[in-house]
Amino acid sequence: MSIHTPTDQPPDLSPRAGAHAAAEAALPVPRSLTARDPAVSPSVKLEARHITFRYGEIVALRDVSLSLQEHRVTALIGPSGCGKSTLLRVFNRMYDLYPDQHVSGEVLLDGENILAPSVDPVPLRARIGMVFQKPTPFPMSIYDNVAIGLRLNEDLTPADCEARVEDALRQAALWDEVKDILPQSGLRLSGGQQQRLCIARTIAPHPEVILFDEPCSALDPITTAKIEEMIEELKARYTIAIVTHNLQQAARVSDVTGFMYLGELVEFRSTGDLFTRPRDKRTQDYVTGRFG
Ligand SMILES: Nc1ncnc2c1ncn2[C@@H]1O[C@H](COP(=O)(O)OP(=O)(O)OP(=O)(O)O)[C@@H](O)[C@H]1O
Repeated sequence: MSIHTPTDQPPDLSPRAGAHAAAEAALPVPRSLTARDPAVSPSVKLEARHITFRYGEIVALRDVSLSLQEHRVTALIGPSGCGKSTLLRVFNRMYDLYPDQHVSGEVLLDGENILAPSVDPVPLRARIGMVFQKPTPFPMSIYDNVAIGLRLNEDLTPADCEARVEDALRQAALWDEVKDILPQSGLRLSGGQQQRLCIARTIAPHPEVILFDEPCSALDPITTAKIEEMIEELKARYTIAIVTHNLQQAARVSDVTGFMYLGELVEFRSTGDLFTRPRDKRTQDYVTGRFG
């Protein structure tokens, strides 16, 4: 199978993209953005090549190749069990924690194969952050929930740490709701606030890629809308992949969509084209609600 790159996607020169660039100009520029103008030249940030993945004897991914573009949101859709979450887990080497899980192929992050045994997965997971389906706040204060990753990976002064925590909570659209209760336990927040807290925790170490695994499936429509709006804002700074069962959500938030079926990547194209002009019958059946 060839590497899927959504070359049929026109460059995003819309007013929306311009607004992102303007919004970004008001924010501190993270290291990864200094070389390119994201509104003009999206480029490949992460490239999966011929990924096959096994849980023991079960083959969950078969020869999957695709690329994530910088400052674009890539959605992965497909029926339950088709391998969407597994692919995200490969991208930040979550499988490393389990002895019977095996991968072959390569994942290139800025050209470097991050599946190589020589790559330390701990700093890698700060570069490729993951937000899970269920909010997973730690039993500690709101402040510490965000600061914990910074303390593990960086040697910051207390003032710098405070600034980073505030910046992360602002990006996660949570600052105004928690700024006066930072010492309070994160477990006392509502489900939607907990999910935004987990997003802030993921953002704080300045990742380059953020993986969202069904981030809204446990949330009400208003909180879901907040998180979708946030993802739209975050893409000015990060490369984003999102797994979702909600086809409307994929259509709303993503620029590129991959349809997966039985461990294979069937189709990978600009979101507009995949939903309105699917090439494969299975994609067409899925996006028109005939199965899944
Ligand atoms: N820990 C595991 N041990 C064994 N098999 C697993 C494990 N996790 C997932 N699988 C299997 O791997 C395949 C892919 O699962 P995965 O969770 O990636 O699919 P998915 O598309 O994300 O599904 P869903 O939409 O239901 O979350 C499925 O057949 C699943 O049963």
